[in-house]
Amino acid sequence: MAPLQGSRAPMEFGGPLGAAALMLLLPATMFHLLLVARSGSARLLGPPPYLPGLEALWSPWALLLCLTWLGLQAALYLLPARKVAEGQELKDKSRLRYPINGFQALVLTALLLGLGMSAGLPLGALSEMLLPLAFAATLIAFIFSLLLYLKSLVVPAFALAPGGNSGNPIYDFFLGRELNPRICSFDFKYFCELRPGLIGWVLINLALMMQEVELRGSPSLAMWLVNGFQLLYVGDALWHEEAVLTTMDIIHDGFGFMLAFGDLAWVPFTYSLQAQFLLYHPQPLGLPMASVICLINAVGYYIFRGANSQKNTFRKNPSDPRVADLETISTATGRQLLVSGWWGMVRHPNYLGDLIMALAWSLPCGVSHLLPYFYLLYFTALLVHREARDEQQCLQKYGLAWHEYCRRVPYRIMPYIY
Ligand SMILES: NC(=O)C1=CN([C@@H]2O[C@H](COP(=O)(O)OP(=O)(O)OC[C@H]3O[C@@H](n4cnc5c(N)ncnc54)[C@H](OP(=O)(O)O)[C@@H]3O)[C@@H](O)[C@H]2O)C=CC1
Ligand SMILES: CC(C)CCC[C@@H](C)[C@H]1CC=C2C3=C(CC[C@@]21C)[C@@]1(C)CC[C@H](O)C[C@@H]1CC3
Repeated sequence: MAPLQGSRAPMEFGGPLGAAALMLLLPATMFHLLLVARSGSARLLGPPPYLPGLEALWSPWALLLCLTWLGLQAALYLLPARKVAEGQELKDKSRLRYPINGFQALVLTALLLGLGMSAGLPLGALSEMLLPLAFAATLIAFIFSLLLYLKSLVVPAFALAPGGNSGNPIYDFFLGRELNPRICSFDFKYFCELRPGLIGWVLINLALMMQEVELRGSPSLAMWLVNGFQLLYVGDALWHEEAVLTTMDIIHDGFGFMLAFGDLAWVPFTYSLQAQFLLYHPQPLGLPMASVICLINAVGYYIFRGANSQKNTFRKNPSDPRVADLETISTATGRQLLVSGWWGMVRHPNYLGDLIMALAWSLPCGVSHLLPYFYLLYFTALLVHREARDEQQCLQKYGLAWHEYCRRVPYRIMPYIY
C-alpha cells in the first residue's frame, strides 16, 4: 500500500489547531519547568512562582553563547569522520550520505571543556543562565524553522516529507515540509537530532553538578547517578549514531518547528530537569538505594540496547550469526519482521527499556516531589503516541504481514499490560 502524500495524507497532532496549541504549550511547559525546579515548593502542577519579565529572559550573551555552541558543534560535524553512512533510499532512488562522527564530537567537546575549565572557565555559572539560554534557544528554533519553511517552498516536490506538506502553513511549519534540508553536504535535521541538544544536555547536567560543588563542597550521590546515567544514554546514542538514520524522524518526518525546538531547546533544558531539581532540592541517598537504582538503570539499558542492536543487526544482515536463528515473518516488500528474541516479547521492546531507564533517572530525586518524574510522564506519552504513529506506518508498509505480527506479538510496549 503506497503511503498517502501531501494534502491527501491524514493530519497528525490534531491538525493545524493541535499544531498551533503545541507551539505555545511546549515552550510554556519548558519555561514552567525551569522556573519551578528552582522554586522552594517545586510543584509540577501549580502556578509558576513568578512570571519572568523580558529582562530575566533576554540576554544577548545567552544568545551569543547558544550561537557559539551551535557553531562549535557544526565545526565538529564537518571534521573528517571515521565512516560515512548511506541513508535509506529516497523517492528519486538516490541515497544521502551522513558522517558518523557524533561520538568523536562528544569526546572533542569534553576535551575542549576540560581545557577551558583548567584555564578557569566557570562552568557552574551556566546553571544561573538557564532561563535566558532556554529563551535564546527557543528564539533560534523559531527563526530556524521559519528559514526551513521558506527554503522548503523552493525545493522540488520529491524533496518534500510525506506528511508535512498539507498546504496549511501552520501545520506545515510545525511538522516541517522538507524531508532532508541540506546546504551542500550539511544535513540540518541529522545534525540537530544528535549533536547540539544531546551534548548540550550533558553539558548542562555537568554545569549543575559543578554548581553543587560550589554550593555544598562536593557532588551528591544522587547528582552523580543522574549525571552518570544520562551521560551513558547520550554516549550510547552517539556511539550508535548510524541507527538514527532508520528512525521515523529521519525517514518520514520533515524538519520543522517540532523537531527544531525539540532538538535545540526541549532536550537540553527539560531533559536536564532531574539535575536542576537536585541542585535546589538536595536529596539524601544511601548506598543500598543507590545500588537498587543502578540495577534498574542497568536492566533498562540491557533491554534498550539489546533490542535496538538486535533489530539493527538484523536489518543490516539477516544472516548474521547473532540473529540468523531468530524466527521471522516474510512481508510482501521482501523485508522480514522478527517474531522471536526481543521483538517477540513486545512490539517495542526498545521503548520498554527506555522507560525503565527514565524511571531510574527520577528515583535519585526521591519521592517527595512529582516534578522530577515529569520526564517519565512526558516520555510515556511521547512513546505511546510514537508507537501508534509507527504502527500506522508499518501497517501501510507491510499490510497483512503486520496484522500477523500483531496477532503473534499482541502487546505493544509492556508485556500483559499494554
Ligand atoms: N529519549 C527520547 O526522547 C527518545 C528516544 N527514542 C528511542 O530511540 C530509539 C529509536 O526509536 P524509534 O525510531 O521510535 O523506533 P524503532 O527503533 O522502534 O523503529 C521502529 C521500526 O522498526 C522496524 N520494526 C518494527 N518491528 C520490527 C520487527 N519485529 N522486526 C524488524 N523490524 C521491526 C520498523 O521499520 P522497518 O521495518 O522499516 O525497519 C519500524 O518502523 C528507541 O530506542 C527509542 O526508545 C525515541 C524517541 C525519543
Ligand atoms: C518537542 C516535542 C515534545 C517532540 C520532540 C521530540 C524530540 C525531542 C525527540 C524526537 C526523536 C528523538 C530521538 C532522540 C532524542 C529526542 C528526539 C529528538 C534520540 C536521539 C535519543 C537517544 C536515542 O538513543 C536515539 C533517539 C532517536 C530519536
